[in-house]
Amino acid sequence: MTKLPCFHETDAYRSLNTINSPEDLKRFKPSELQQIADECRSYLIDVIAENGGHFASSLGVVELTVAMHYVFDSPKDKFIWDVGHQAYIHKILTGRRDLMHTNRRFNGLAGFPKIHESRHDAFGTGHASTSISAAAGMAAARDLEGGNEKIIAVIGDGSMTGGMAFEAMNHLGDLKSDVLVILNDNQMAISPSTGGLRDYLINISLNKTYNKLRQFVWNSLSLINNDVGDAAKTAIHKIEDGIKASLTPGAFFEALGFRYFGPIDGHNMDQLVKAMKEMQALPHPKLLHVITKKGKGFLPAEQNQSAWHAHSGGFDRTTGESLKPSQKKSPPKYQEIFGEALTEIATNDRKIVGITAAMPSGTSLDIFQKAHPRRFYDVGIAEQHAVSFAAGLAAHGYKPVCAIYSTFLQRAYDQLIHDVALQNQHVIFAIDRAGLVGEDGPTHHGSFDLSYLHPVPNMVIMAPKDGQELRDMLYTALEHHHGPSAIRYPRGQAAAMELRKEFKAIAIGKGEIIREGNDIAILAIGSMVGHALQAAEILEAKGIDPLVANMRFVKPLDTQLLDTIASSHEKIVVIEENSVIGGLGSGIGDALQKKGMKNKVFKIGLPDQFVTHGSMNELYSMLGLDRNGLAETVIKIYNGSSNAVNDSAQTMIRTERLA
Ligand SMILES: Cc1ncc(C[n+]2csc(CCOP(=O)(O)OP(=O)(O)O)c2C)c(N)n1
Ligand SMILES: CC(=O)[C@@H](O)[C@H](O)COP(=O)(O)O
Ligand SMILES: [Mg+2]
Repeated sequence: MTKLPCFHETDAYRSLNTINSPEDLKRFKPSELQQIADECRSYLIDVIAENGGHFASSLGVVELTVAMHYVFDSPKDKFIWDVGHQAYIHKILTGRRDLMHTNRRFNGLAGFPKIHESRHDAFGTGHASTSISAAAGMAAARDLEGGNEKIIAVIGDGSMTGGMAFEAMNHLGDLKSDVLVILNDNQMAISPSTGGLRDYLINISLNKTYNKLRQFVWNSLSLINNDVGDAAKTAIHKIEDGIKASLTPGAFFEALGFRYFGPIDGHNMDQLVKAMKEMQALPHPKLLHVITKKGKGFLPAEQNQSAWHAHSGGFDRTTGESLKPSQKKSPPKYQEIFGEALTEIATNDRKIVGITAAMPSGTSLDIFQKAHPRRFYDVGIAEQHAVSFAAGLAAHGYKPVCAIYSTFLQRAYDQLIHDVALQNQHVIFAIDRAGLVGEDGPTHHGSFDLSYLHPVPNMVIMAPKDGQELRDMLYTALEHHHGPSAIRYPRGQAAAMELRKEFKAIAIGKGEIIREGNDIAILAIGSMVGHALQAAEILEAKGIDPLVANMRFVKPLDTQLLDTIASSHEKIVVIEENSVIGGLGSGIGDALQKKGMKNKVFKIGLPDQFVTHGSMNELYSMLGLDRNGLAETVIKIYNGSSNAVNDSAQTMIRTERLA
């Protein structure tokens, strides 16, 4: 990656511009740290105002990050940032300041910590609730090796709602290893936090009696580290334990085997540095509860934390007002079409409920929430629970719709199989962000859902080619099918079209030919149907006459349509925005083989590699999934000049482009 000159070499960053590593930061006096934090915050605002990216969460951890890098010793000490969307200040302080304007761009910095990007990124993240498990693993390895590095996981209150966080704390209680968990409590996930944990943490912060006693114990503990003898230490610990046992709201964490400290003000540098120094000396699992404000220091973000969770950039750094020319009305997003269709269908069917795992706005399930609040559930960042919860509702006669991003549904695979499919429950999976997602990159691309759903018995798997089909598929899944089904659709806008008000059922397992042609057959699904049609125009101009089919279903596969096409077209090209392994192409190959058909099947899709981040256009073009790339590949196949006689060779074509 080319290092570009700093585009913020102004006097406003006179301290920050001298910091190219945590060692540089350590040269400052404690009294100067707030100045550094202020510069970091200002720099972050500049970067996001220009380039966009995750925003409010990093603003909230500016002081915390500066204090961590001041007290601890990265990269020897390991920082694990849960989700990692709040790690921008960490990147700024660890030698990547001048590259921040490339953040999330093709060939630029990744939007999340990335193990191969910097030795300061101890662990890659993107999905929530993994940090404490990773910290526990690192601590176990360190203990086996007899090392002494410190391991610190920073986890938000939203990510703390994920079951994995509790599994890890429970285990750490057993391991008794030296791990510091910093719980960054801002009472927000992307939307306001939900659930009992939220109330519990609020109660801790509000408990004045506890706070007074805590101060007493805190002072006593400071004494311990200084000049009191062992007997006094034990006595004070006993007093502290006694008080905590009867009064401490943090008793929940203590019961899991953690020492609980806090809550402290996460914007007070002195308190943070003091607390972290004290934590450094404690050799067991401990949790430091830090209260912060999401969006801190940028008023529009403080006032509308959800909206400023992430921003596409192009706003005034003081007012937050958009500097982009106002756009003419754009076509609706798939998400909005989904949210509205579900709301409409549910108006006439009181058995329909909507479930999200902390993504009400991203999935547009908030449209349903407004219309049917009693039938809306935000379960927190808990996809596994969301799916089994849906199975429970279905077992009781309800029709739950789980709206979950493809990448996040990966972690609920067993629940989908064991609780839903095995029992043939009528649960609908609205699989959002299926296919590439652009700037979030490999942690968030929905590359695998067709492959991981395909082998699951009882599942109906479909993907709409446009907004109308999404509406009709949702209606079909809810009102004309009894059993589990999945509808996968991409991030962003659907093609502009007038949407029919009334719903029409689609025959389960039926595709359609949308362009007749004699020379070669292109079988596409979902987002790739439009691309295939565009490629067909190019092919036609070059004298090749392709048939294009919209397969609609991966399962059940339209074998009748396939037979018809296979009997008249020797070469069949399958295009899907999913891994080339295990999806529609595999299904078609298997079906033809089963019938003893000798057609040549060419699979085009996502390569057997993790796809990097960048704009959708850049990624499509890199992978040959845009109209030109597809046309080029089909021409090679048609002419027989491609080696692509099977999927692995086809994958090689993609691989060459990636390198
Ligand atoms: C498994 C998983 N589900 C959902 C998300 C989407 N997501 C990203 S950040 C976020 C909210 C995180 O809240 P919190 O940990 O409190 O951090 P904050 O944004 O408040 O700083 C969510 C739901 C995710 N990254 N991973
Ligand atoms: C960090 C995270 O997981 C989310 O903030 C994600 O980036 C949202 O993606 P969308 O913008 O596609 O909703
Ligand atoms: Mg939070």
